[in-house]
Amino acid sequence: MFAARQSFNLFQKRAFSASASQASKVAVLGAAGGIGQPLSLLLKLNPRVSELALYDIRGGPGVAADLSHINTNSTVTGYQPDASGLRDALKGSEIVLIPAGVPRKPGMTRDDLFNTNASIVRDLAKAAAEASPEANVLVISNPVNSTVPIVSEVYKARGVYNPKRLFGVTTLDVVRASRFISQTQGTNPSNEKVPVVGGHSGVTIVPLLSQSGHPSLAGEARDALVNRIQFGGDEVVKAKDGAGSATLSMAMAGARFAESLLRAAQGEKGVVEPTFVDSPLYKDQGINFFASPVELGPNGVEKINDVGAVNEYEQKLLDACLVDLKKNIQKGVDFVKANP
Ligand SMILES: NC(=O)C1=CN([C@@H]2O[C@H](COP(=O)(O)OP(=O)(O)OC[C@H]3O[C@@H](n4cnc5c(N)ncnc54)[C@H](O)[C@@H]3O)[C@@H](O)[C@H]2O)C=CC1
Ligand SMILES: O=C([O-])CC(=O)C(=O)O
Repeated sequence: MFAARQSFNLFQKRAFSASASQASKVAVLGAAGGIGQPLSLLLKLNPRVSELALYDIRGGPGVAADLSHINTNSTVTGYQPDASGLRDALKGSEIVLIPAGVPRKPGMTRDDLFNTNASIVRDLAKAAAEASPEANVLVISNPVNSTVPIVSEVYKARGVYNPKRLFGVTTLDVVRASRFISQTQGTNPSNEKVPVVGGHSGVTIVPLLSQSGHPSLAGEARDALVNRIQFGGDEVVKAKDGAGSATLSMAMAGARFAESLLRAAQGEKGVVEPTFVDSPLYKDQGINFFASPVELGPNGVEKINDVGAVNEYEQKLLDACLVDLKKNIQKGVDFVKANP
């Protein structure tokens, strides 16, 4: 009896210390939006999240009240732009996801969102640099190729930049690639892995089909698939006809990335996600950020994988990508210099 009680106590202790060491606060900035709401729902369903902080310039408390009735263990709190709302949402966060900002309408490029979203992301980054400088920052707001450098410049100016903790979320590109290739091949998408590197807009999105399970894809079939992956976002923008861009698939992709970071933070090895990070791969060409498969760890970025072997066709795609990417990155850097 005594022995049984002792081992029960030990079990309780272990269970407590396991959950205590895994307490993870996650903040969503822009939580009441098209992406923010389903993303927050998926995070509420994730047992690795212990505290969910939902901030938006409007509607945060309503979304939080709604989600807080779901019978999972995490607490959910909504914050608004009052005296300390943003700071309180950020304080103590392990992960900060930023889907705040305007989405595209038909006929627009992601770069057309720059004028509105650059200052939104800059201001949220300022608040995060102050309140949660050590958090992993996951930037969803477009144009990602420019908004990620904006966050890095804001952090640098405050002396708190840690390149291992800043991520542009490009997960949706590989999610699409795996689905689209499975549709052409009649296969199960969960078995299809297609690396996508570069950035997150148009020709900066570079799918590497030669490294997929279908390396011999060629000709028109290959061109059509590559084009669909590069411009998949446009399909949704067109179908939504003025009501925005991808929200539900993006929420799934963002939740997957956050889950991967939490798994890696909690000690799982070999967690790899594609993401747009401060990267050495093309620095010699003046390109400081690049998306490639990145191994995640307790400190954020653990190891940046290079693009691997590419064929001639893919090299041409990469060359075109680098031209645009360089301009997009510089635009973000220049914006913060001119508008600190
Ligand atoms: N990285 C990616 O793969 C993807 C990125 N996106 C981008 O995500 C962004 C958001 O898209 P949606 O959710 O569809 O837009 P949305 O308009 O539905 O939601 C945006 C939310 O941000 C809020 N917001 C605006 N300014 C804010 C601020 N200063 N602080 C906090 N919240 C603020 C708004 O109140 C709104 O609730 C867009 O820039 C879109 O282009 C969209 C899909 C995929
Ligand atoms: O297309 C857009 O504007 C939104 C986005 O980034 C995507 O769906 O990949």
